[in-house]
Amino acid sequence: MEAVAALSLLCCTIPLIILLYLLLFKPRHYNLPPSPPSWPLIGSIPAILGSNKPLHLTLTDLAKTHGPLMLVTLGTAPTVVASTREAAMEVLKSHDKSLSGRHIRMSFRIKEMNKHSLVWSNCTDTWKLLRRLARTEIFSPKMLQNQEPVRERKVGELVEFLREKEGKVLMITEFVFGTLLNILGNVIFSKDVFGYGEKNEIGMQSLIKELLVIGASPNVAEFYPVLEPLDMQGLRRRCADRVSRVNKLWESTVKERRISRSGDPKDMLDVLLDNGFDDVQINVLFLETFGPGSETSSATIEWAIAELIRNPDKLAKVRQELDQVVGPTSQVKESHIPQLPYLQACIKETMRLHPAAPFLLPHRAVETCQVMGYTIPKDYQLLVNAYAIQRDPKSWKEPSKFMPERFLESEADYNGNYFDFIPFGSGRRICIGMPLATRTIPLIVSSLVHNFSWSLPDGKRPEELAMNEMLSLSLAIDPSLTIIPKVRIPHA
Ligand code: HEM
Repeated sequence: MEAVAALSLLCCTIPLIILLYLLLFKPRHYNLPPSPPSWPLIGSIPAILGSNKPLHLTLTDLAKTHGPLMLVTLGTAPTVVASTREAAMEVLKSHDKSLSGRHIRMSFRIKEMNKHSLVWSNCTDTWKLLRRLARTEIFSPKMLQNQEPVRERKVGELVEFLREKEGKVLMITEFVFGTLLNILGNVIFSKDVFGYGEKNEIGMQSLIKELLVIGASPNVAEFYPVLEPLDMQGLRRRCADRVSRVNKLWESTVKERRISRSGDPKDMLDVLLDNGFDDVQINVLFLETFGPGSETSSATIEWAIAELIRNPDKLAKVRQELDQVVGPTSQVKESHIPQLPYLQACIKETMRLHPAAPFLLPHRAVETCQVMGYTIPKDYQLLVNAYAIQRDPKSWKEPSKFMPERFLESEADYNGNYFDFIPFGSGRRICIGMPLATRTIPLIVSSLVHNFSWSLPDGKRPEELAMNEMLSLSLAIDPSLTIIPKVRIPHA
């Protein structure tokens, strides 16, 4: 009798527990995307850590089982991952308006960023104004053309510096990063911010790097938002300190320009002053140009050089093209780039295989919406896995091979219209710096290839170069590329 009573109690209790669970934890009308096993409080973290691979590879693997739209809960923070071109198109085009919000990263939640960030804000009126200014003034074709000689000069300085280092083992990205900071410094306020060798006196490079490292460090509050006010790892505190130190570096430049401003705008500072931005807004925007503009471009250039060293036949083709178009003893200019289709194909192929932002930047649902038959509730975070999409065998033949030729035969471009190739994103949040990056990166890569031949330290052969990936703020080669330059062409 007791056994029968226990069984009936069990039969009544189990449905009750299930019902309660569904009522409390699973919104009935929400058909959420499929998910790897997920536990209360830790979510899918075991499935992610268990793979022992960088996050972009783990999520690419998980999508093979769970599909193009997948829900992964990191701690208590739900994130939807789009992993095919169709899913990317739904997120970035069909539902662009609903899914283009942002959460400001926990480490960056300091007073001025909360209020004035462009990168981490929703699509507010100020954001729209800034995007318009970026398109029509700061990175307009006219402004970029006016600044062309400065960029060429900055790349020339890099070449001159490397000439002096002939035969030495160099971590190339260090100097490329500095060159990019100088190019950005000139776009922003017409000044250099980096000196080669011992002359790196103003300290901008190390502060920007530190801020990038803070941004890339996993913050436990991202997984457990209730912990945010505690700032347990001190990341927000460190961020506030570095931001106030870096702001001091350009304080006097902004002050002087406010007083002396006249004539047509010649850089970003002029444009911002003409449009009534105050010093706090200007500080945030400067930072959000130096940060995303330097790291992404420098990682792409490093990957491009590594791929060309590993593929000497492709490197020879780039050199041949440069010798024909630029001439064997002249320097590359930006105006040569449109006549260098093979070089451009190499850059695109690098961005396909090694997208600097493999998940773009995290988006946020500003309202609940239906995507591919699933519900994405308001405030869920979204990642678009550009890495998986750009290596999808359905779109790309031999996807893990470096084959620039594929871009010679195809129309595919990074302008956001080809959803199997989205290194800069697409839709309303597409990268604002794309017009600058697509001039600067080919100029630097071609100048390095044209002026120098490269060898690897310790007599390593090209095919022995490891192409391991490390995901921090951008997708970087691990360890950093070290190479030995040998001068190819004499002083121009
Ligand atoms: C290889 C170079 C670069 C790559 C691969 C890249 C990629 C990206 C990606 C994927 C996004 C996010 C798109 C999204 O959320 O859907 C983005 C946003 C952004 N990028 Fe870039 N970027 C590069 C260079 C630059 C440069 C040179 C600048 C500035 C000078 C810049 C400034 C920004 C800004 C401000 C945003 C935020 C836009 C917004 O949220 O509205 N980027 N970039």
